[in-house]
Amino acid sequence: MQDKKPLGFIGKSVSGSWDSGTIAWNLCSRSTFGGSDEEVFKFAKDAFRSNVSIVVNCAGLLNEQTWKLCIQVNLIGSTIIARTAIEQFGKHNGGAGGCVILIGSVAGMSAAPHWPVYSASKHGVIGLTRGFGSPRQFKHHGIRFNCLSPAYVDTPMTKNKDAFLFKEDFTDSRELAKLALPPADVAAQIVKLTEDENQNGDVVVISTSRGVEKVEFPPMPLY
Ligand SMILES: NC(=O)C1=CN([C@@H]2O[C@H](COP(=O)(O)OP(=O)(O)OC[C@H]3O[C@@H](n4cnc5c(N)ncnc54)[C@H](O)[C@@H]3O)[C@@H](O)[C@H]2O)C=CC1
Ligand SMILES: CCCCCC(=O)/C=C/C=C\C=C\C=C\[C@@H](O)[C@@H](O)CCCC(=O)O
Repeated sequence: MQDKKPLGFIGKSVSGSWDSGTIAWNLCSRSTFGGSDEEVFKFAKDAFRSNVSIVVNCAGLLNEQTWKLCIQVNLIGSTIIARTAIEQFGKHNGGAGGCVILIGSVAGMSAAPHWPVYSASKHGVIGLTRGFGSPRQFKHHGIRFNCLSPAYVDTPMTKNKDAFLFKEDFTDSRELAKLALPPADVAAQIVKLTEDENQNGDVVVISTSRGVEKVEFPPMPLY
């Protein structure tokens, strides 16, 4: 890889003390708030210039009341980021390849009664990662795709009860905060994923109770 320094992290909470980039944020905002594919690609072309090879899409929204926006930010935003990265630094286009990290969630692999649409959008993020990160795709564009799927992280997202269904079920968020991951642990794992050339198409779960685990998916029958 030409340049291993991440361009930046999207999302104030996870960005923490890391350099906070604006390009991917802009890409996601444009893609979710009305920009056409052409505009998004033009923006990326102007902004990325030469040697960007790492993109982390952390932008996310959990709101079952504004569920269409939730799908737009989480799934359509991730799709635009993935496709733009392939277009901009894919080897098939004369680029150097690189890596894309998408932020999923454990809710992307489990039933989630309090946020089913959010959960569906994160299932989609995992599908994107595995598809774009498949060996056939990698042979084409030379970009590694991985998905980091955290369990609870102590951020503003976990405190907005108005966003969830069945508010009466929720316990005091100060109790959850004691068990939740610190954002810095998530950020550190993101950096590891950018560095490990052997990881591609992987979904990695990080949680307070079990640490870091790569998810093993069963092989699927085709017929
Ligand atoms: N907090 C948690 O327990 C967990 C969070 N996640 C994921 O981690 C990521 C970060 O979430 P948190 O920091 O927890 O939430 P947060 O609500 O604190 O931060 C989300 C960030 O996304 C940004 N964002 C939202 N829509 C955007 C758009 N259209 N364009 C650009 N930026 C946009 C917001 O400005 C905000 O900075 C999200 O993808 C979330 O789904 C995953 C698992 C657990
Ligand atoms: C088990 C799914 C974890 C999903 C993590 C995620 O991506 C986003 C979480 C966002 C908000 C979490 C809010 C937590 C609220 C607490 O008050 C807690 O009591 C909720 C427990 C309900 C549950 O189904 O886990």
